[in-house]
Amino acid sequence: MHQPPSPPVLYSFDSTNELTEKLADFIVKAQTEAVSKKGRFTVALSGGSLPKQLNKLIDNPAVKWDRWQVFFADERCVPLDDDDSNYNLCQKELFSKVPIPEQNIHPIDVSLLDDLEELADAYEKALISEFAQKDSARFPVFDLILLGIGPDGHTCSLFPDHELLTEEDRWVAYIENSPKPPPRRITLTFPVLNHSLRVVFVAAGESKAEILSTILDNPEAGLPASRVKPSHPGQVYWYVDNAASAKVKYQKSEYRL
Ligand SMILES: O=C(O)[C@H](O)[C@@H](O)[C@H](O)[C@H](O)COP(=O)(O)O
Repeated sequence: MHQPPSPPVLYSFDSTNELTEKLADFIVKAQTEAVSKKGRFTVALSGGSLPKQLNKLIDNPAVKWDRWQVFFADERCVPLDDDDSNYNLCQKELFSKVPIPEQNIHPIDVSLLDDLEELADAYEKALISEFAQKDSARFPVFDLILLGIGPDGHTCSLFPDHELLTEEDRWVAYIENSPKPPPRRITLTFPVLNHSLRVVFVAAGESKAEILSTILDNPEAGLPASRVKPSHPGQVYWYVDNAASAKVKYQKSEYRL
């Protein structure tokens, strides 16, 4: 029977330290569940401050790095050693500090930087080879997608009023006119976000207060982050600090793992 998407669960913590601890507990729990069911854990990571917020996973003996398959929720189309590369950021903040096998990390194919359509297709093919033979779904079902929010309510590289908001078929799309530099990017699409098992948004600090209130209290405004509504049994979680949630009226949930 068709069930509507569940409302987002909002957890707000006193400090960013507590936020990152609880986020690590959540990720480990999701990983353990996924590995016991399927022997692998499929994750999509973002850039911004997100990779740093994963610091409590480092040196955590419960993390089975060899079972992780890591993709990028969005990526700037730049060389992998460029300061703008999300891969580069994740490499510095996380991958270089943990024993994750290199073949479990899936960066963009930089030999295709001149042709973003091909580059996005190649990334979609990488997803197909990870998901399609193993799961029979029309869209990949990520165990976990970790996202940030921009001050305009964008998430991944899905920007307000952009034509990509109505994409229905592709798994990976490209843009050449991102309103935030760098302009050339690829991104997972809404159908992918909305087929995942868990999406976690992470937001900290008072600079997020206004936009977080719009996203959660006024979803009819249709900001990209408000449109992330995974179909049943998927669930959106917000892991934020009290500074970020200061203006939010949406009901906070009592934290439980
Ligand atoms: O270029 C981008 O699109 C940004 O990097 C963006 O994706 C970032 O993740 C958010 O703006 C959240 O940023 P913070 O995590 O730094 O708050």
